[in-house]
Amino acid sequence: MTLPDTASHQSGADRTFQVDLRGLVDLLSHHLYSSPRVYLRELMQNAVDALTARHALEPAAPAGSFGIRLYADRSVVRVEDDGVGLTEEDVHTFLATIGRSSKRADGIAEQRGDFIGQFGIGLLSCFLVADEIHVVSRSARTPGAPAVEWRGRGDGSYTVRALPASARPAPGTTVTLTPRADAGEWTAPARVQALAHHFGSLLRHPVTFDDGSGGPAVPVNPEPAPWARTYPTPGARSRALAAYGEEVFGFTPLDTVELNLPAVGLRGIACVLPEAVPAGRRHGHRVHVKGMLLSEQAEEILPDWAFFVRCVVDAESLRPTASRESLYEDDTLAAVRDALAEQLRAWIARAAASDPELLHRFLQAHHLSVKSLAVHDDEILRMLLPWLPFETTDGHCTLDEFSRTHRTVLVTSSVEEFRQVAAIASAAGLGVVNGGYTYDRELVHRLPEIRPEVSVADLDPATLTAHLDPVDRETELAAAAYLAQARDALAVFDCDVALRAFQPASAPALLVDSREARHERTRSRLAREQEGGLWGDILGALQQEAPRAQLILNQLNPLVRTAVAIDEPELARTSAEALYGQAALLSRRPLRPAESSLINRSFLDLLAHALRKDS
Ligand SMILES: Nc1ncnc2c1ncn2[C@@H]1O[C@H](COP(=O)(O)OP(=O)(O)OP(=O)(O)O)[C@@H](O)[C@H]1O
Repeated sequence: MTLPDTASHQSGADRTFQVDLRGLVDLLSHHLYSSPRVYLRELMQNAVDALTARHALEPAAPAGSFGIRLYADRSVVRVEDDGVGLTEEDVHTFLATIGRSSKRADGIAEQRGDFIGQFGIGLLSCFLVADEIHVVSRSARTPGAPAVEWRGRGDGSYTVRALPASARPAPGTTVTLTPRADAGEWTAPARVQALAHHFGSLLRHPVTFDDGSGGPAVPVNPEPAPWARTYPTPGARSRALAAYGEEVFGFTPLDTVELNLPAVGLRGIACVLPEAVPAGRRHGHRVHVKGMLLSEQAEEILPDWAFFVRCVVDAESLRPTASRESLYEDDTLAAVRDALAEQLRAWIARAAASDPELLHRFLQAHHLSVKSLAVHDDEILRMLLPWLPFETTDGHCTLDEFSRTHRTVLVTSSVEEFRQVAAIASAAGLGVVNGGYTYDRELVHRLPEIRPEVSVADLDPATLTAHLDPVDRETELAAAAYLAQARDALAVFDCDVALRAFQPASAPALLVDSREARHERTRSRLAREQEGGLWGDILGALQQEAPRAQLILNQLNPLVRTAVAIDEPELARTSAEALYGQAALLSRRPLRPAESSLINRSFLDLLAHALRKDS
């Protein structure tokens, strides 16, 4: 037995972390990944990296000369490659050293970008489905070296032994797993085949699968990526890309946008969603690196605003994180994100400039999200604002259509103001947009930035009343008594009554009552009620001139003409109340309790009057 080295006990001496191997293996295999199925992805990815290294070693070898063979019967899962292989020394250094990877070893740092793996832990994911990993390998770098066998176990122990060269005549590596009883779900032949297709359908090396039933092995990736194929016509190409998007995402894309960034060897498609997505919901994109599917939930390759697409891309040099569930946020990723965003913008610009039908369908599905985007993104605003739909006095139409007939665009600040004035404003030839929905008013006000010939103004009640024709003095005088009675009846609502002539003649009355005016009246009523108290003082100090609601009676309307001539005071009062109630109902704003009871009362009074007259 050796005595402890006293020097190492001196204070300040360097020591090394101790590692609980079982705990570390458990952590890296069981807790890093979201599903056990990733074991196959990690094995296939190691095989791809080994093929990349072999091609670097033998650059003259034609593409496709080295491949990957998968095998799964009920008792084993095997992944075999014709890659660069390992010597016994490599096995100790890389395979059996957690956290060490040949893919970032000295001397090949400049090749780092060539490989998918880099962390030196991926192989441990095999412990998700098996207790032992069995590897047989032969090095292509050192052809004279014997084949080597390695067995690694979940408790962190391993054995290595050299095998005769005949045990594996050609270079490459075979990894064999004997699945645990509880891992059947992930290792059954059909499942392995499906996973191989899922992860490897875009791989550029030949990959086959054999289920041990004696039949021929089937190709996993028989065709190149859909964007890498050639098609007889552009139409056939876009149909094939759309069909691929549908197969991958399960929806028929509204359109497919081809993505191409030669600088990082990235190609792929963005599928435009056919339906609106709830604001704030982000979609994951499918990211392949060197053909290998690494992540289905990568959000980082597109900016937040690109909520309307889902992408599949295959890149040469994006760096995944250790779990592969997301991408490493570096300068390359930032540049890729900007460049892809540019390509989506170009698609929008193209649709806006030359494909109105596509643009229309796109905006029909996504106009709400596009509006929220345009508020903050000047370029989107510039491209799309004229094409966004709004509710207007000409019906639902785009600002482009609307501003062709209305050089001055008026916009209300609430839905209810729009309801109040729409019919009258349009009869007066005014063009009004409903600015009551989120973002709409703000967006309409920015129209002159793009269409300088158009002016935009808020439509306040004063603007509208200025467009209503006053009646002549004689008519005004004849109606004076009725108007006084009406004002008296409606005083409880702080409502003034006026007589004007306006179209459409079928509208008996217009209630001009902005939300601000109502708030102001509520505030002054509270101030009066609280007079003398603390709140009364505060509310009183805020007092502005309380804007009054205005009931504007239409002198062109036959009913109003009859009403102003009524000489029965009770009936005059009831008719004024009924006109107010009807105008309030038309505005579709919530009624106050006093208004509901007024409508009720006036209706019953009028009914009683009518019945009395008939009897
Ligand atoms: N099929 C293979 N052929 C040759 N070498 C392999 C093979 N599989 C694994 N290795 C060697 O074992 C090392 C460790 O593999 P492991 O999958 O744990 O990590 P990695 O691929 O380097 O990185 P990552 O953790 O990012 O996947 C690799 O760096 C490589 O040197």
